Amino acid sequence: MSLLTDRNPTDAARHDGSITIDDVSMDFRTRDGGTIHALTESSLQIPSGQFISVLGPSGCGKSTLLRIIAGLAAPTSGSVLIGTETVNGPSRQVGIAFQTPALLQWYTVAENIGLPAKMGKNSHKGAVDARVDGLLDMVKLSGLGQKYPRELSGGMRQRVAIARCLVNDPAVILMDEPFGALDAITREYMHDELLSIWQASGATVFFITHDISEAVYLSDRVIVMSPRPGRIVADMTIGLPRPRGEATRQSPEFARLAADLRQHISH
Ligand SMILES: Nc1ncnc2c1ncn2[C@@H]1O[C@H](COP(=O)(O)OP(=O)(O)OP(=O)(O)O)[C@@H](O)[C@H]1O
Repeated sequence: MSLLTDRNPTDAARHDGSITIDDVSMDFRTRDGGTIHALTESSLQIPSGQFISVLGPSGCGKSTLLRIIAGLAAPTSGSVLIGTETVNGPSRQVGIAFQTPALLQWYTVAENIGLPAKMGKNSHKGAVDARVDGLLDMVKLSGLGQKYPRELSGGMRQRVAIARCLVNDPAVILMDEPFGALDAITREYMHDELLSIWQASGATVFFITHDISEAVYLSDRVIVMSPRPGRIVADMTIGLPRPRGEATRQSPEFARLAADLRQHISH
């Protein structure tokens, strides 16, 4: 029985991870009464199970878009659907990982991973514990469940955060520069970890990064946003074969795709 495919077949609709972003704009009021146009008229259709990355200059509204998909912020206009359901608040179908793992220091690794599941109404402690064990295995931290976050390296902490965002078996995984704080070697290792987790889960991944190579290596598709107010200025399919590995990074096609994307990014 696969950990991440152990789904109730009657819950098929719950697990439709397609994302429809329909004409979304977002304005923020500033303290001096002004307005910041963070996002403008953005539309995007993301099929279930796709790995999509978002590139764009600082402040162009990437995190704002992620927070709207997560149901953590309501757009000024437009709407977002996950599957056929309009997003109007946080949902267990969505897992989120941020650049800083934001783990609770006084909880063990296992308690941190299980937390989102235990906050659910129908959580069963035994089932959550079994799932946490499976996730520890998946992110290669078996045996470390009783450690505290301060006892782990940065890469290990980020793996705990990834395991935590998977605990509810989400149909959609939102990641906001999750590897931005890691050194280059750990980062490459985490890329391969994430790809195998994604492939096992079947989830849709929406991944924000500033790193063009990271976007090309991981994704099926990369979109580029304009400087603020953010809108989508490029939408590129990454047809590089999978599984990806060192040969992918060395291939001429990889270099060509990265160069194409670079041309679309303005600073
Ligand atoms: N809650 C808020 N109140 C006011 N302004 C905000 C708020 N959240 C974001 N902004 C502004 O909206 C714009 C877009 O911010 P956002 O964080 O989405 O950009 P980003 O592309 O994720 O940036 P970065 O790449 O630097 O993380 C920025 O100008 C930011 O200052």
